[in-house]
Amino acid sequence: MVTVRAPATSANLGSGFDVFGAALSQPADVVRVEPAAETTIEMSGAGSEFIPENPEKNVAGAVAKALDSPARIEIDKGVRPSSGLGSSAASAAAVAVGINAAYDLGHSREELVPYAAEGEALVSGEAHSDNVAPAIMGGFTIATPEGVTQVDASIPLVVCLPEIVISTRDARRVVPRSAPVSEVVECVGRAATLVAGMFRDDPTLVGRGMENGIVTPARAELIDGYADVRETALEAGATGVTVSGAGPAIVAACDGNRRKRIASAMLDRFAEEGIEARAYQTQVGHGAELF
Ligand SMILES: Nc1ncnc2c1ncn2[C@@H]1O[C@H](COP(=O)(O)OP(=O)(O)OP(=O)(O)O)[C@@H](O)[C@H]1O
Ligand SMILES: N[C@@H](CCO)C(=O)O
Repeated sequence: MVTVRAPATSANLGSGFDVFGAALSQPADVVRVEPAAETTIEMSGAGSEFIPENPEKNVAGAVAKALDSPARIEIDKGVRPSSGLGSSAASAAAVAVGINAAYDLGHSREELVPYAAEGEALVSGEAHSDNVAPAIMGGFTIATPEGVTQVDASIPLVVCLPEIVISTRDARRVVPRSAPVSEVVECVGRAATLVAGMFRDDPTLVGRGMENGIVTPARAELIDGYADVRETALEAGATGVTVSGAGPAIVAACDGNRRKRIASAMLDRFAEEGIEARAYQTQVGHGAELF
């Protein structure tokens, strides 16, 4: 069997809704794949009791079908589902990379992105690539219909995951269908600043680019305590804070020596709201790795 470790990812990063994404150094899914006459899936790990093993309802089955390569698939979840950390994308990415290797299909990492996005289409209704692109290619990615632009980066991040469940499908329903030109101009400026920050590996520029006045306010309404936790993270030294993916995870950019202080402050603030949470002191990291 082929073994693949595929990372959690944080999509949108504020100003890049459905376009930007970053691979995280932790947590991750570990997936084993081997060719078979028909696709079977065995789940274990974080939240696996809520994930169907039916290939018609699991992103792994959708990816195997898209690649026309049935396989025996074992998924050990390290990324909790409905977290805003690309749980579905981690599995989809791992299966795409694993099947590509097991069947020796010869696809490049970028060529695997649309196949993995078929998994996202199954669970969220749209084949958005902003989680699967960084999960497969690593680093920071800009996913557009023309393809994916990728750059390695090591921006330190803190991800705080409250015990709240928000499905991507539900979170996409609250996204505004239009926005004033002034908001769009503001968003373009923030997005350009974030991209410059990623290419320069500059946490201050990245943080400045994480603001978004169009999508984030609607998503923040779904996360109890978001505004207070965001303010607390900024006071503890974060350079920028926003909703990770569709939430409820909250992601903060910072200088590396601030992670522990920011993580502790965010957890304490959620605790004041009576909400249990966990925090990952992480950074922008590598994509799927074959073992
Ligand atoms: N292999 C899988 N791993 C995780 N979730 C899966 C998988 N297959 C199907 N699902 C379903 O996908 C949903 C989780 O995906 P969802 O997009 O809602 O959360 P997420 O991927 O953690 O968040 P986000 O996409 O915002 O980062 C759950 O309903 C889960 O049952
Ligand atoms: N761009 C997607 C990412 C989901 O992780 C959304 O926000 O719905």
